[in-house]
Amino acid sequence: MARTPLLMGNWKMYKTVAEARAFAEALGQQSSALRDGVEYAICAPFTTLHVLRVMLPAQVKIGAQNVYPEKEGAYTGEIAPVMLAEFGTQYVLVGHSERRTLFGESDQMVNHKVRAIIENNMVPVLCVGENLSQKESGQTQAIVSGQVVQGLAGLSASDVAQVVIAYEPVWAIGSGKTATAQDAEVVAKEIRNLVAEQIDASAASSVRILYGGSVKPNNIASFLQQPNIDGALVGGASLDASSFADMASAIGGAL
Ligand SMILES: O=C(CO)COP(=O)(O)O
Repeated sequence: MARTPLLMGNWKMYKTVAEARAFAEALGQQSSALRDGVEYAICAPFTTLHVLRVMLPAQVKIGAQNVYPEKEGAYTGEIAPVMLAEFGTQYVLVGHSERRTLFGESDQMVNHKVRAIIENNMVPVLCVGENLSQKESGQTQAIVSGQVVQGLAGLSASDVAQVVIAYEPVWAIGSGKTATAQDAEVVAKEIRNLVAEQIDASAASSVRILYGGSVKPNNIASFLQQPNIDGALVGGASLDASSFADMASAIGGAL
């Protein structure tokens, strides 16, 4: 089944409102790079979501990088799913390796977040991936499978069909090292097979799988050309509007 390609930026803890506005203006001037039939999104700091929603080209959706899985309550410092949904947020990153390692986000918490995001009609982007020592000891498949199965636990097949899964090998994030497109494809295919076996075949053919980890304008096409990779989750190279537009063009050229 045809899956819509997705180019997603993850700005992490970068950009003030003024910088986000400048990005949106610059991308607006290069919006001819954005094609029909491809989805674009930027997962940005909460404080910049408003200016991005107002100023980004209409094809580029906004996403958040975190959420707390309760309706409301005494959770100082947290943001509820309904607050993000009301705001026009379409995607929410969950389980990014930086949150798992720096903030102790467990698979159980990741699963709570995934379910809360879906209940509020947004799309969770479930991030999974092995670290270097796990890769070197041959545990990639076991680690990734465990994160996928636990992250999606309790979801219906139709919910799983809407989810985006981002395979981001931890050793490739911000390091300038990428998995080869072929290696990333092997893992993406394993994820799709796992969803088919454990959840549902039709959900497996619908779920979108992104690659992330040092994706740049000059390597993005090689990932998008893989049959089981439906897009990219990009950190550093998504911070510059020209680079974002160059990646959009490269995806257009690879389709
Ligand atoms: O963590 C990432 C996206 O979520 C990847 O970051 P880089 O593209 O900077 O390696």
